[in-house]
Amino acid sequence: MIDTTLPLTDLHRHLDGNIRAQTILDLGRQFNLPIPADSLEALRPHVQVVETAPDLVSFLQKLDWGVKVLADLDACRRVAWENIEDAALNGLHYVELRFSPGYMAMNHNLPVAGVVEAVIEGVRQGCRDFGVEARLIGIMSRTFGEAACQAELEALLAHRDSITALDLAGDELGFPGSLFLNHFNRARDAGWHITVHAGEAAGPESIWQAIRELGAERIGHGVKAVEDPALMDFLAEHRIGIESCLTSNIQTSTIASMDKHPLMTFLDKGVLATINTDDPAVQGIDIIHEYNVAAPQAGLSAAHIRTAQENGLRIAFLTDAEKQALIAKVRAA
Ligand SMILES: O=c1[nH]cnc2c1ncn2[C@@H]1O[C@H](CO)[C@@H](O)[C@H]1O
Ligand SMILES: [Zn+2]
Repeated sequence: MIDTTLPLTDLHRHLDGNIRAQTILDLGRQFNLPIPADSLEALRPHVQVVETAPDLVSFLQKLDWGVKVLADLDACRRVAWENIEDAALNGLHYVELRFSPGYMAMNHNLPVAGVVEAVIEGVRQGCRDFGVEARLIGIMSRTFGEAACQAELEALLAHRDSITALDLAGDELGFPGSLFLNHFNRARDAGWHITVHAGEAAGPESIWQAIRELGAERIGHGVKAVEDPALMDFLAEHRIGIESCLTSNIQTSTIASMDKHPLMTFLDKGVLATINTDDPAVQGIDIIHEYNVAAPQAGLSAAHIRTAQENGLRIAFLTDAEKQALIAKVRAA
């Protein structure tokens, strides 16, 4: 039920949560690393969620093998380029790819700013090769604390013109947004957009904090907003976008079953909510599955799904002129 006459977007997609199992095998062999299996079949349960994780932090461990094989900057460039190929294969016209350069760098002590540069180059080359439009969102992985996030921020700022926005991801319960006020002040000074993972593991207060103290214009997940009517009104009135990731929310045990997902409620209340993947390779899904299977399971009608698709362009970190150009490009294709 994707409308092929409209731009198809994915605004919440972790580049480092979307490293192909085949690439993990290839890089493991290339660098002679002790990966846990030597066939795709046997590797899959190590790198992909095969059953619901008990909580967010357990889910996130599944991303670790993908970054353990990033032993040099070429490997980073490769996975960035493959992310654009994957987007093209899924019919995506526009993707905002987010990545945590410190998380990608940490296993092999890569230079963090070098990782940022390699990702920029891989994405740029991919966009040329596959005709996809992309923007990059820098992530600070809160799980590793304020100092590590500071190092990620510096590395991203070294390439500020190629980065569109800043995000905070990882362990929301253990590392609340209040630890990162200075980081986000600097990001806003750099002229970046702001999106924050909030209301996924923690409650609505985490979403209020992201908006009021970190300057979030969009919220990643935001599932718990539905518990706070005043927040729902605020999101709608101030056009704060919600980046919903349906299957992810099941796999992290954020929601108990798809029919309990709040996306339909967001849309009914006029909140600019969208359909996105999160970590497609780790989750074993793609954007087509989220639109065609997960969204109907979450109770969305064809009209809801269309609105969510339109919202993707509405809340994209693009100028109005860039949005118009994207619409025109899709119409002409
Ligand atoms: O669903 C999610 N919620 C919170 N953090 C996430 C999610 N998926 C990935 N990451 C985090 O993002 C960084 C890599 O881009 C890592 O910190 C990873 O743990
Ligand atoms: Zn995410």
